This record gives sequence, structure tokens and C-alpha cells, in this order.
Amino acid sequence: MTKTICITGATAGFGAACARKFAAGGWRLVLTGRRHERLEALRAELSDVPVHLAVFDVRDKAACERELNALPQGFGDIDVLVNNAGLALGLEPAWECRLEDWETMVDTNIKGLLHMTRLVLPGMVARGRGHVVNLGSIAGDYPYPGGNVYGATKAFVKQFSRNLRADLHGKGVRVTNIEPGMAESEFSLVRFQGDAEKAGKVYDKCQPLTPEDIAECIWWVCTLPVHMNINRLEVMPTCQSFGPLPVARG
Ligand SMILES: NC(=O)C1=CN([C@@H]2O[C@H](COP(=O)(O)OP(=O)(O)OC[C@H]3O[C@@H](n4cnc5c(N)ncnc54)[C@H](OP(=O)(O)O)[C@@H]3O)[C@@H](O)[C@H]2O)C=CC1
Ligand SMILES: O=CCS(=O)(=O)O
Repeated sequence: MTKTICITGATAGFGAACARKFAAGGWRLVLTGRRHERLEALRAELSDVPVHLAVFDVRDKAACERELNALPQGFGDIDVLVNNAGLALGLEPAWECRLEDWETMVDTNIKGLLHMTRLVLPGMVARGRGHVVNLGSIAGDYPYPGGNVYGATKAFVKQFSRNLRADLHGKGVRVTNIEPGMAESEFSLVRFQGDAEKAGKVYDKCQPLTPEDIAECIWWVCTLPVHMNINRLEVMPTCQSFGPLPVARG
């Protein structure tokens, strides 16, 4: 039976790589994001599988509801929800941060994820199957200077994922928190407000994870036998480690 995956933030990075990975596996795709032209390009590329595009901002609760209620026939029974849409803004110490940036991170990484999860879960519970895959981060576990609110949103995602598992006990619905370390995508470009030079330096002279690496992890947790639930999957590039999270260069 063809399965359906809904991926938020499919216009770039992990979300786009995940769309490609699951399309290669023959899955039906619901792809979401704000940049319509990116989604259209992805649909054109993935023409071998059924694709539904939903253009909306996950911070907009009404839009999430409208789009999920309007899924066309065949796309409504979501087997896997990948709560991937998210961002970090800034790396300043807390006393220098913009309050608006903090609000944007909370609204996207926490509230957007909650909007989507609350809308999709009832169907999964009714069907007695499903899988919610959340994009947490190592930043939700390991503090670092400037990680202030970003890391705190990912700590929320980690604990919410565990609590979801508790609520879903015996319901046949799996929950996984994927916790990547440094991965090269548009993440740093967004974090540094479009400053490509600053963003590029994050990945300089080392080998970060790729979006395809993370898509591989998501594919793995989703295609394991249904009696197996990976609760958390923490993955770092080999060049990254603990303490001050140093990056080995050269
Ligand atoms: N890259 C990294 O090092 C790591 C990233 N992560 C997490 O993984 C997830 C994906 O990150 P990554 O692929 O690297 O980043 P990218 O910036 O490459 O992609 C982020 C995606 O999120 C979407 N998005 C952002 N805000 C919104 C919004 N308000 N509404 C809808 N979609 C939104 C963007 O789409 P659009 O702008 O078109 O709406 C885009 O598709 C994030 O949650 C991030 O925090 C976790 C650990 C490490
Ligand atoms: O979530 C992203 C990884 S990091 O930049 O916070 O280490």
C-alpha cells in the first residue's frame, strides 16, 4: 500500500532531501512551506509519485487547519508527519538579542509544530497507526553561547516528543525526535539574516552533515518494523564533539 508523508519546510534543506528520499521509495507526498516556486520545482522533479503542495506559514494556526482539512482524496490519511519547518535567528548573547527573533523562533519551532501535530494526530490515533517525526537538535541538549532561545525551543521539542509517546501508549502511533548536529543547508544563511560569508564560515574546512544524511536517518526510523520506535536519534558530524562543541578544521 502506498504510504503518505507530510513534510513541513520542504522548500530547502532537510525537508527537500526528505521529499526526494521518500519519493524514491514510492511514497505519496504532502509538501509544505512558504516559498511556492520552490515547492513547484520540487513537484516537477518528483513527477513519478503523487505530490500535493500546501503553501502556508506554520505559525498561522488557521492556515494549518485550512490546508490540512483541504487535502485532496488520497492524501488525507497521513502515515508520517515530519515536523521539520524551523529556524534559528541570531547568535548574540541573550542581552543583545532581538525579542522579535525570539518570538519568531518560539512561534515557528514550538507553536508551528504544535499546530501541525494536533491536527494530524486524531487521524493517526483513529487508524491505529502513524508516526510523528520531529526535528529537534543537539542544541536542545547541549547549551552553547548564543543558543539561548533556539536551544530552548529544541529542548521543548525533545520533551514534547517524549510526552507524546506517553500519551500515545498503546495507540500504535510512533514518535521520534531527530537531533542533528551541524548540517549544511540554508540554516546558517537564515540564522545570519542572509550574510552568506558568515554562514559559509560555519562549514569552513570541516565536513558537516548533509540534508541527505538526515533524510537517510528519517527514512531509517520510518521504515523499521512497526514494533520498533526510535525515541531519539542524535547524530553529529565526526568533526563535531562535546564540551565547547569545537569544530576540527583542516
Ligand atoms: N541545519 C542544521 O544544522 C540543523 C537544523 N535543525 C533543524 O532542522 C529543521 C530544518 O532545518 P534545515 O533544513 O537545516 O534549514 P533550512 O533553512 O534549509 O530549511 C528550513 C525549512 O523550514 C521552512 N520554514 C521556516 N519557517 C517556516 C514557517 N514559518 N512556515 C513554514 N515553513 C517554514 C523553510 O521554508 P520556507 O522558508 O519556504 O517557508 C524551509 O523549507 C529545522 O527545524 C532546524 O531547526 C536541527 C539540527 C541541525
Ligand atoms: O540545530 C542546529 C545545530 S546547532 O547550530 O545549534 O549546533
